[in-house]
Amino acid sequence: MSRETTVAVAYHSGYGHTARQAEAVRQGAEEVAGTTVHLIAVDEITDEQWAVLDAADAIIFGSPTYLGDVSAGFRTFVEKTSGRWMKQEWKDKLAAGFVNSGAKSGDKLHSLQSLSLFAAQHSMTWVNLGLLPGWNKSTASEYDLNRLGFWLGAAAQSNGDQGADAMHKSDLSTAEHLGRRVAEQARRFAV
Ligand SMILES: Cc1cc2nc3c(=O)[nH]c(=O)nc-3n(C[C@H](O)[C@H](O)[C@H](O)COP(=O)(O)O)c2cc1C
Repeated sequence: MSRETTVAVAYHSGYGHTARQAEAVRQGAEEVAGTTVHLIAVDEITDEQWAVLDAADAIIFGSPTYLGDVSAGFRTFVEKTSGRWMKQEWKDKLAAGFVNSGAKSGDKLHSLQSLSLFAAQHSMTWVNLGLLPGWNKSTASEYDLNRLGFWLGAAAQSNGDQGADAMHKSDLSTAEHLGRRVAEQARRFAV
């Protein structure tokens, strides 16, 4: 029997959409037996939560896309990790990412790339989404998993005139999938 593993979901959300997506990631990760999951809003992070990140087997980063990149709230958190970066304290932890935007594309691939670069700078091991694209055939549906067709991480699109309660079912299921996948990978890596 391998030990209990810990997955942290570290996200920023200005208006609640990415927070709901983070909750779906958490739900997916919690489905994997032997996993403890922590949800951390990085703009309100406490010393105890920094300790949770330091001890985690995997950290799943999440951000909305603001002006084509991660939000300033997420970026502030990134810069606060520089002491840990200097000592490479998060080296070899698993990492993954999820992003949200108003437009179907909205340039959110760039936000995901920022998240994966951030993880690379910390020498973390990136876990991709592990899904083929959905909604890309004449017989396909917008309710397919991974309807937005990402590989690097999980993506969501939130209508600008609607709140988080109206988020698309496919995007939430895709977020759950990412949480589950990272938790499963953490179990495989646990020694
Ligand atoms: C300052 C700002 C900049 C934004 N820039 C983009 C953008 O570049 N592309 C896009 O598709 N949506 C953009 N949006 C829309 C947000 O990405 C979208 O509303 C997202 O769901 C917000 O997530 P949140 O509620 O977690 O903050 C922007 C929103 C704000 C407030």
